[in-house]
Amino acid sequence: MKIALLGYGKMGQTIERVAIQRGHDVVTRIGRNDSIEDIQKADVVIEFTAPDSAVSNIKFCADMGLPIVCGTTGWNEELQEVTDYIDSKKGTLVHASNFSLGVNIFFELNRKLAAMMAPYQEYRVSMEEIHHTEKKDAPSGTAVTLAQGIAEYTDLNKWHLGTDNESNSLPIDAQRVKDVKGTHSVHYSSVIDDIEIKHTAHSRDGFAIGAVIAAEWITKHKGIFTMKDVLNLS
Ligand SMILES: NC(=O)C1=CN([C@@H]2O[C@H](COP(=O)(O)OP(=O)(O)OC[C@H]3O[C@@H](n4cnc5c(N)ncnc54)[C@H](OP(=O)(O)O)[C@@H]3O)[C@@H](O)[C@H]2O)C=CC1
Ligand SMILES: O=C(O)C1=N[C@H](C(=O)O)C[C@H](O)C1
Repeated sequence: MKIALLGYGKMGQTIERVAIQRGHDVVTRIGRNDSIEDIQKADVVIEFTAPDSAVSNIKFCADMGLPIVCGTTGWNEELQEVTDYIDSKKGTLVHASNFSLGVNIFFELNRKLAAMMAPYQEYRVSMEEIHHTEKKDAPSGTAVTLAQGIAEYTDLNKWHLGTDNESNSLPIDAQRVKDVKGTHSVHYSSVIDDIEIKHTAHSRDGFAIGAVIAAEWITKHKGIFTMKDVLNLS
């Protein structure tokens, strides 16, 4: 498969290594100052850039008729606009706040735990995410997806940054610490005890392997998907 890397930073470079290991050709690597036109050499585009670039990049790929895997976070508010655009172009997109198998299992665990905890009002739920200091968005996209999972089973229909409790809002403590690849934990706390689930990424390889698997999968599908569809998780 011929892959175009849109964004050649920490993730783009990790994806290149993984893609080559899986027998693919990386035909172009596009940075912020490079011409995007070069993506037309590819069968599929993998986009990991920055929150302010993702939407226009996705639209450009849809205009070119190229399937795109997008891992960039921080553009949730534009998801509906992007969905409408891709639909109108009959385009193909896989987007996910986190492409690792471990986190996608963690997403399911989080939803199941939220369902189990829902009747027990004595527990307060909160979240913590820790990432490297270069990260541009807060909270992380993964934390937002976890918050959406909890919102399905509770009246916590929004989130806020910090540790203070606010009504109908989930506190997310976003910490930035040098070199941390991505740690997420969900805590349920009562006077009697605490319950915690946690995922710790040891490297970026899990995100990159997931993105390449999504690129392989997307060439055989048409429409808009998330990693849950790719992994066929229930
Ligand atoms: N979904 C997932 O599984 C994961 C998602 N991410 C997300 O992916 C994104 C990228 O992460 P990461 O690789 O660590 O970040 P980096 O900053 O290391 O790399 C991003 C690269 O994209 C470049 N870039 C920015 N805008 C454009 C553009 N318009 N066209 C081409 N290149 C551009 C940047 O250039 P410059 O430096 O010049 O700005 C930079 O080199 C983030 O949003 C992050 O949250 C990260 C890991 C996993
Ligand atoms: O910026 C990162 O590094 C990461 N971003 C994603 C997010 O915002 O959730 C995924 C992962 O945690 C690493």
